Amino acid sequence: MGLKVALCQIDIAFGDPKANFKKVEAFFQQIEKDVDIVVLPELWTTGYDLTRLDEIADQDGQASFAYISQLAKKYQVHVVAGSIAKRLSDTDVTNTLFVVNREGKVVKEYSKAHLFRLMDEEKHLIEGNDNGLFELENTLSAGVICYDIRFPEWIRTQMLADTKVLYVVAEWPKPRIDHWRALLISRAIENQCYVVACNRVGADPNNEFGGHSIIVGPWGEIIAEANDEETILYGEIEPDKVDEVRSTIPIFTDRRPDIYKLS
Ligand SMILES: O=C(O)CCC(=O)C(=O)O
Repeated sequence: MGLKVALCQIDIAFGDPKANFKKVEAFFQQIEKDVDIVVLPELWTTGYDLTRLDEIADQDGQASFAYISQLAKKYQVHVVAGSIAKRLSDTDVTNTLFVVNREGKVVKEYSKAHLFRLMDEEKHLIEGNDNGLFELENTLSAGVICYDIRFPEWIRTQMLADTKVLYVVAEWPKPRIDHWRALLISRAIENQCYVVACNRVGADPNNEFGGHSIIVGPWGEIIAEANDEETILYGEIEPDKVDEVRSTIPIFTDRRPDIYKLS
């Protein structure tokens, strides 16, 4: 059975959660009726306004979780709800992806494991230490955030569990959009999995973001790709195809982890 995904490639108002909540609801209203899973980009409530996290980070994710939960129920979709700045304590904030099912229940949280120094993340955020595995519609999936895709060992670790889909949420800058595409296609080919990757568009005071949200199949084929404007990108994923590709070229059987170390 196929799953229809809808990626909301939005512009994000800098440091303005209220405006961004409104924008996301407007996108939900336009989503085609037969969609199973909606995907949002990284830090979609605040953007990269990291110096104002004291004011705008979401305490325990409460406001964002409640908001997406009611949208998931209203529109009867699962939501890979991008990531938010989640306040854990006076000092600690994480960049946290969360997943909400059709019943409105938060079924997964994953905090970005690799913080991106080029955008000062390590000065304002703390990193997560847990994997991004979750199950939706009987399909084992993993969620990671932006810079995480430059760490193939982190993705492979999660794919070893017979994981079929990799969701990536991002605010990936335009000047390196060729890296974004190449890394995502590589992660799909080397792990023989679907890659469903949602980026933002527009600009903030420091960066221009490149869009090109993309859905890649387990053979490395591009199923759908956006340009650099706001849009909803649709595509169909067929988890059974992953098994077909994995049995044609059985890389998970042929791996030699016993020699993957320098003595
Ligand atoms: O790795 C890159 O070039 C971009 C990463 C990034 O923008 C992020 O993690 O927010």
